[in-house]
Amino acid sequence: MPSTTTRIAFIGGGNMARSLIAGLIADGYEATRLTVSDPDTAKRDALAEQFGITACAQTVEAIDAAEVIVLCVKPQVAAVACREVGALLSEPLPLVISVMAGVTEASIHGWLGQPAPLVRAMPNTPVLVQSGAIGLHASAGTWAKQVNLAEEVMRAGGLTHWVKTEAELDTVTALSGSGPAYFFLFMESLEKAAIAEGLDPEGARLLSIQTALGAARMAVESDESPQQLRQRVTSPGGTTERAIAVFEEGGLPALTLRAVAAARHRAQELSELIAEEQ
Ligand SMILES: NC(=O)C1=CN([C@@H]2O[C@H](COP(=O)(O)OP(=O)(O)OC[C@H]3O[C@@H](n4cnc5c(N)ncnc54)[C@H](OP(=O)(O)O)[C@@H]3O)[C@@H](O)[C@H]2O)C=CC1
Ligand SMILES: O=C(O)[C@@H]1CCC=N1
Repeated sequence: MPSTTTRIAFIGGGNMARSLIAGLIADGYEATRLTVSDPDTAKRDALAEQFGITACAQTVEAIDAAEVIVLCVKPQVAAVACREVGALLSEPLPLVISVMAGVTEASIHGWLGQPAPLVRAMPNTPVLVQSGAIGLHASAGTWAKQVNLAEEVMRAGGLTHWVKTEAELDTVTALSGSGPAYFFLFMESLEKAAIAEGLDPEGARLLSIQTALGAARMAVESDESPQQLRQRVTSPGGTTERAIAVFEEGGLPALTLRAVAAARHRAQELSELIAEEQ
């Protein structure tokens, strides 16, 4: 069982922090032990009202006595936020978890100016409903106890997978970090296609979303691979076969390779751009 009384501070109260906080609370973490800092009053008020957590305008208030600090700001403001946090840290140093895409452990440690135990995580927004996919990597010198703490905190949001090298996190970002958007795009496209073919808009939306859910649940619960499950839907000479042929002729597999490569490349590009700003 996780220690649901762990004091966790979030730096940045945007989309990702909100999703992670929701996952933690649904997992039984105590709202009174969670804090967030964000410059935006409306975001702070919404987080405090929705979750009953303490939302602060100043980082210093949010990280007071925190055992875990989760960096949830945009990569572009990483340096400012980390320097601010680093200046406030004292022994015993808390565990720092960064969810920032493409911001390296070396950059974070440099800005913090402290040898804090550090884990990089790449979650995705479905942590909001505890169905996230979360890649993790611990920086050198982070002890097993802190690695276990990071695992507990992030597992509240869904499935965790530790990668061996930090570079792999860029691929995780391109796969599962950005991935929900790819599936939402496909749902949107299916919905529009069904409307174009004459279905009522409500039915098109409901059936498209439920189909995505059903396919995902089968893929999770079945011993068969997605390819085998696909073949079970595809009756020889039937309707699915025609549609799959169109997707293949249109280059969907190759297009997917290009899209994931582009996202991975952007994560790497962000690392380089941001490291230069040090
Ligand atoms: N969204 C996603 O699906 C995923 C995002 N991530 C990563 O999570 C991080 C956050 O993304 P997301 O939540 O989408 O971004 P958001 O812009 O929604 O949230 C970031 C928040 O941080 C606030 N902020 C800016 N500077 C500071 C500061 N110095 N101290 C405290 N708060 C500050 C911003 O305020 P203001 O807007 O006023 O500047 C904003 O409210 C990014 O690094 C991203 O790479 C990782 C995985 C998935
Ligand atoms: O689009 C982004 O940069 C962030 C990281 C992964 C998902 N959202």
